[in-house]
This record gives sequence, C-alpha cells and structure tokens, in this order.
Amino acid sequence: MSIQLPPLFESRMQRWLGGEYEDFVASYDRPRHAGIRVNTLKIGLEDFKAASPFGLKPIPWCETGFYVDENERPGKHPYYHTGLYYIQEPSAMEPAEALRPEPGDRVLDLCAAPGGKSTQIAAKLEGRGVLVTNDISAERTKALAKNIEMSGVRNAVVLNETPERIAQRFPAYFDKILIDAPCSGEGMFRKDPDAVRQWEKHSVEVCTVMQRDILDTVASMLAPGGRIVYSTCTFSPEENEAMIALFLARHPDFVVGEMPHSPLFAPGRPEWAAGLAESGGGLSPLLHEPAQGGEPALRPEALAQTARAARIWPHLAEGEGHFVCVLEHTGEKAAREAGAAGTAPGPFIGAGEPMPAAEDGGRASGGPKGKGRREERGARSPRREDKSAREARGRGRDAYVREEASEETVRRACLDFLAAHVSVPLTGTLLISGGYAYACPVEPERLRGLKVRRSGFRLGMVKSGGRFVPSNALAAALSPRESARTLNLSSSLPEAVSYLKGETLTPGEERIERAEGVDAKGYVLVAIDGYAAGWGKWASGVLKNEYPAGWRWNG
Ligand SMILES: C[S@@+](CC[C@H](N)C(=O)[O-])C[C@H]1O[C@@H](n2cnc3c(N)ncnc32)[C@H](O)[C@@H]1O
Repeated sequence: MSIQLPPLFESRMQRWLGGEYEDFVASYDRPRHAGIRVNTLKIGLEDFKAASPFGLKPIPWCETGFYVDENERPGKHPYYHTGLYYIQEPSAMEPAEALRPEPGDRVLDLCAAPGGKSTQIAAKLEGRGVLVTNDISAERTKALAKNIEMSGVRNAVVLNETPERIAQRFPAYFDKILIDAPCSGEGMFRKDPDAVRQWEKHSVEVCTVMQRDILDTVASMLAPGGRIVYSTCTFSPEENEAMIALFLARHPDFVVGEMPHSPLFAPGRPEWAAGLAESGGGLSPLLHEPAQGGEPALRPEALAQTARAARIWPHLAEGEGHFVCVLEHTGEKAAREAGAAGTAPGPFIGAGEPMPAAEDGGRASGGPKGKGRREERGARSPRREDKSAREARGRGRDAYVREEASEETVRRACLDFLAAHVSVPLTGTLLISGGYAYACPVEPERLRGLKVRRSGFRLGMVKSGGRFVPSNALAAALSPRESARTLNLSSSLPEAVSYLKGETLTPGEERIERAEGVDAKGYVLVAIDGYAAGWGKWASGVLKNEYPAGWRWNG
C-alpha cells in the first residue's frame, strides 16, 4: 500500500470491518475520484451538459454532481472562473443534499470554509431566503467569501465566529443547519496524505469534545420543526454514531431522520459505538460520562436510531469516506409570513423604485445573448437611465470629496451606480459596512458585534475622488442581460484567459453590447461565452481590467 496508515487506526478498522477490511485497505491503492458540481445559480443543468468542456459521469446522489477526469484540469478552464461549477469531492456533495434546503429557507452552514457545501446550499435556495455561512478560522473565511462571490450568491452573510456568539444573535432562527464538523479526517487519508500526519493532532479525543459543544449550541439556533445535518469525513464511531446518540440523550426533542439516498449508502453502525461503551474502551472521554439521572450516556434506543445515518465507504462507493446523519426537531413548524423578521424586506433599489426584473429573475439564464436582449432592456427608459447616469457623474466629485464617503455618500453612490448600470431585482437592506455597500439579507442588527467577513451581497465601495467602484461579487452575480454594457469573450480564444490574468484588452467599440441610449464608455460587464466573470472599464478602444487580483488565473 502506498499510504502508511497509523497503526492504531488500522487495528481499530480491522476489528470493526472484519472480512471487509481487505477490500477497505485495497481502496487506498485505487485513484481518488474527482468531481465537479454545476452551479445552477449561473447556468442551467442541461445547458452545462451541452457546453461542458469535460466528459461527465453522473454522481448518483447529487443531480448536479459529476465525476470528471482530474487530468482534464477542471480548475484550469475559464468556466471555473465564471463560477459555472465548483470542484468538490463526490461524497462531500451528500450532506447538502440531505439538508434539503428550499427556496425561502433560512440556512446556517456553521463550519463552512472553503464553501463547497455553502455554494451547493446557495444554488438550492435559488437566491431566496438566507444563507448564513460561517467558519471559526479567519484565514479560511477569505476563501469562503471568494467562493460565495465567484458563484454569484446574492443572499449570503459570511461570518467568522464561534457557534456560541452566533447563537446569541440567532436564537431559534434557522430552518436548516449544516454541521460539517471538524473531525479526525480518517476518510480523507486517500485524498490527502497530510490527513494521516494530522490524525494524531486532530485526535478523536479532541474532536469529540468540539463536536459535542457545537451540536449543543446549534440546537438552540434551530427553529421548531427544523432539520440539522451532521456530517464528518471520518470513520470513528466516537465521532459519528456515539456522538449522535449522546446528542439525542441530551435533546429528547430530536430524532434521527431518514437519509434521502439511503439505498446508495451503507447504514450507520450503532453496534460499533455500543461495543466501545461496553468494553469501557473508545477514544472519547464523553463515552464515560454518565448522562442526567445517572443513566448510561449511550442509551440503546438512541443508538438504534443511528442505523438510519449513512456511511459512505471508499471500497463500496465512488467517493471518499463520510458519515452523514439527519436530525429532525420534533416541534411544530410555525408558518412564517413573507417579510417577517429575518426574511428579506423587499427591493431597495432606486429608493423604492425598483427597476424591472428580467423575466426569469435573471438567474441561470446567462448564455449567449439573444436578439431579444435589447428589447428586454428597453423596458427601462433610456432617457431616465441616461439622466440618472449623468446626475451621478455631475453631482459626483466635489460632493463626494467634501463628505469623505460618509455612509450616506456610499449609499447614494451605490444607488446611482445600480440605476445606471444594472437592472437587477435586489432584495434586503442596503447596508454600509467597512466602507462597502451590501444588500444584507438579514436584519442588520443581528450582525452587530459579530465578526463579519461579508454583511451580505457586496455591491461596491466609494474610492477617493468619489468614484463608486463596483465589486466583483456584483459582476459575478449578474447575467449579461442585467448589465447596461457587456463585452462577451470567447473561451476558445486567448482573450478569455488574458482577461482572467488581469491583462488589458483592446476591444473595438462595436464589441461593447449595450442597452439603448447607453454609450460604450464606462463600466462593462465582461462575460465568457455569455457568463459573467467581472468588470472592465472601457474608453477609446481600451478595456481597463478590473478583475480582482485575488481571483486571477495563475500560471
Ligand atoms: C470539514 S471542514 C469544512 C468544509 C466545508 N464544509 C466545505 O464543504 O467546504 C471543517 C471546518 O470547520 C471549521 N471549524 C472548526 N471548529 C469550528 C467551530 N467551533 N465553529 C465553526 N467552525 C469550526 C474549520 O476551520 C474547518 O474549516
């Protein structure tokens, strides 16, 4: 075997798997499986299948997931940069499927970085409802925010907080919560040899204490009748079945729910956890703590429920090792009125004068722009549009400089920019935070005092001289028909990669597609094969590249 497994891990697995052990270890010598998940916020599934640069083989438990050949280098295609797909390990696609988020839900993804499952949840929300996505690691939330933004998500808040502090602000708030728990990572030994080295450090003992605390805190954030999905990428029963059974003992208002794809996966193994408790063995100190009333911590009826969880085994499925368990709250779900606290309060654009929405809301509708585009945009009066753009410029400079980008200045500049450049039905509260304008999908006061990486959909900021600079998050979330000006590049020509590398392009004026009455000079949405990538600023045949340094194509 090419991987040196920790001896303690080997002996434990041998004991539990018995005759299956040989097949299990043999899987370490087989190549790992690579997957991509189509981002339906930006492209329809059928459109992607038709346009895919890679051979696709469906992943049976995720409709939008496909096995791909890693040698085709999916991270090195312009479509990756336009957020058309996310590169994700196939088994890791199951937890968000089991969560079953629906448009309009309030969802928390607590341990979210770098954002594989958050982007999957966001696609399922279809831009409606709220996604609060969090990670305790400040460094890792940078990648999380980037992935959320590159995927064109408009209704997410990105936090960098402890579960306890989030719970103080969001009691009984969420319909669905995903805990992709920090774990000892045994299921990643094949994918990531470093996980073997990390096993001692992120030991089962340490992880179980963290997992117990996370589960208890999360329970207080779930609305009655809500659903939690708990997942790990490890095999140890202490972190899986035993963890769930201990949770059920402390929280009798939860039951283990059915897994949506259970026939595809192996069941949970309650008997392994029971064996640990009976032998007084096991690597978790929690197994030896008596529950309330002096009863044994692991109760048989709670353990029995964990057979309904799913184990994904590398020797039985085409994916790495995972454990996924659905926890359903038995309380009654309360009906929520549209616009009730915490849901998006409604369009804010144009100070109560929303621009007309694209017919389909503009999502998943990118694609090559048809003839009809100008007609659709014609719904917006070109005269009004021109006037508003002129006013924004005219009022501009001096006023902005004098006001030193006060919140009101940023707010006004943002609204002016949106009015002149995009027609997009934004909802939420227009919030100014850290100099940036955001469309915030939750009541802003909930975020007060929290460490926030993104207060919502980042729209842009005012720079010196009073210029409003739109964010790339705004560009990535638009479809070309929602932009006043677009330059469409072809993925089959070097210009697409040049743009993604941050280079200046020199497109002629005739290539700047624009709404009626809009001249070519100014901010242009740059799209690749009809899918938005970022901004450029066009003047006199030169497109200044505004693609952010941190997103650029390397190598
Ligand atoms: C398995 S990874 C998450 C992967 C992620 N869900 C995805 O799909 O891309 C676990 C994450 O939990 C975070 N974490 C660890 N302890 C945490 C805690 N107490 N609260 C929130 N996040 C935590 C780690 O920083 C790590 O990024």
